[in-house]
Amino acid sequence: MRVADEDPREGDGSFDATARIVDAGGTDDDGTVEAALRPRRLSEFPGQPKVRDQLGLVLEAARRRGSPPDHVLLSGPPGLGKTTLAMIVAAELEQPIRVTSGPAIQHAGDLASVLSSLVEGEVLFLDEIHRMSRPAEEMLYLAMEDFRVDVIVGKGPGATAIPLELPPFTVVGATTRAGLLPAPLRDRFGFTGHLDFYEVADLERILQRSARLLSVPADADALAEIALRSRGTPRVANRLLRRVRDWAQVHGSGHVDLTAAQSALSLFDVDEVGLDRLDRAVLEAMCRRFGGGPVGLSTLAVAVGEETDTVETVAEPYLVRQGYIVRSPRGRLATPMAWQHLGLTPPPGAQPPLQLPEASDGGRFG
Ligand SMILES: Nc1ncnc2c1ncn2[C@@H]1O[C@H](COP(=O)(O)OP(=O)(O)OP(=O)(O)O)[C@@H](O)[C@H]1O
Repeated sequence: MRVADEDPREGDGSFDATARIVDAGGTDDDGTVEAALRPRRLSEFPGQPKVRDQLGLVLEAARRRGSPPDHVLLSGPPGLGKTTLAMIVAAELEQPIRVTSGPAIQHAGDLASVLSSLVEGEVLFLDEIHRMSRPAEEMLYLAMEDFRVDVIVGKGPGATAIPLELPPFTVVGATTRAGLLPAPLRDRFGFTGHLDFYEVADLERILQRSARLLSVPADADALAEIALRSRGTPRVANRLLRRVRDWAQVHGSGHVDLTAAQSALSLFDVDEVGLDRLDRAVLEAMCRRFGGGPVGLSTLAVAVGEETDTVETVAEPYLVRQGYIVRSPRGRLATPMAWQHLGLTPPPGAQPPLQLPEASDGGRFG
């Protein structure tokens, strides 16, 4: 697929948020396709009605005042549209966007050079903002509040801080772990939007649009099946659509129908309720190896051979949301639903404790 713009995370960091898809055929590199499938305006963004309405209001008010809006923090599990919304913020404000991420900013100097080159009104997108170094965080919240950074010149006792005024700009921070952000940084964001898993109907709309952009002929019941089995996540839905399209091209006429959807999803280990290999591995480990829990996160991660962070930010939020596991201060517990899904009988007395308030940033319980 050829697009007028590339995913900024793969380029030099600058990006024209108003650019459009120019050609929906051709190559099929996942990153490029993902970028091309992003909605470009708030009005094209299905799902997340609350965040969309709130953000729409904040942006419209700023536009009418003719000044940059408050800084925006977007949190939620991967693939739900945080980057997409950051691009939309810039497009709605008709401002350029600069893209960087927490892991890329390890020194305050890295941040100072980004900040000092911002132009007035620019949007600075900081992905994985919870992974920035502490000195950079401190510099950031001064910059967010006072539009100023102190550039340190020299070393040791002779070092001096030279204040550098910055033009007003808007930070859009994205995080899968809002709980890890220090309070002073969190407090600098005037608007926080928490993205939740999507309703199936919204995923269907997303898939209909994606099929159209990819020129994939598809039946409504096939798209509904993919939507149902996409873990409430647009990125997963779009990826599954591409695998179903592959199946239809190799085994059929290229037309995506229900048979193609069901066959491809089963080939790629997506079960009838949409759980994937990692989800099932987590449930299997909890029920078969740890008797349903409680089990600590790191023990669970070792048991399934994954990074703790992957289990915590990718698998767990959806399993908790769907009611397969619950978190407790003593660890994770499998619910009767998990046992049932695996075709196992829960041990007597395996009643889940009361569900604690959801912490999909995953930061609260070890
Ligand atoms: N509301 C939406 N409508 C249509 N497509 C969407 C929507 N949200 C996300 N997508 C699609 O899903 C893909 C992933 O979205 P995005 O990169 O914005 O997620 P993210 O939350 O930033 O993920 P990560 O935390 O991994 O960076 C996008 O490329 C886009 O194609």
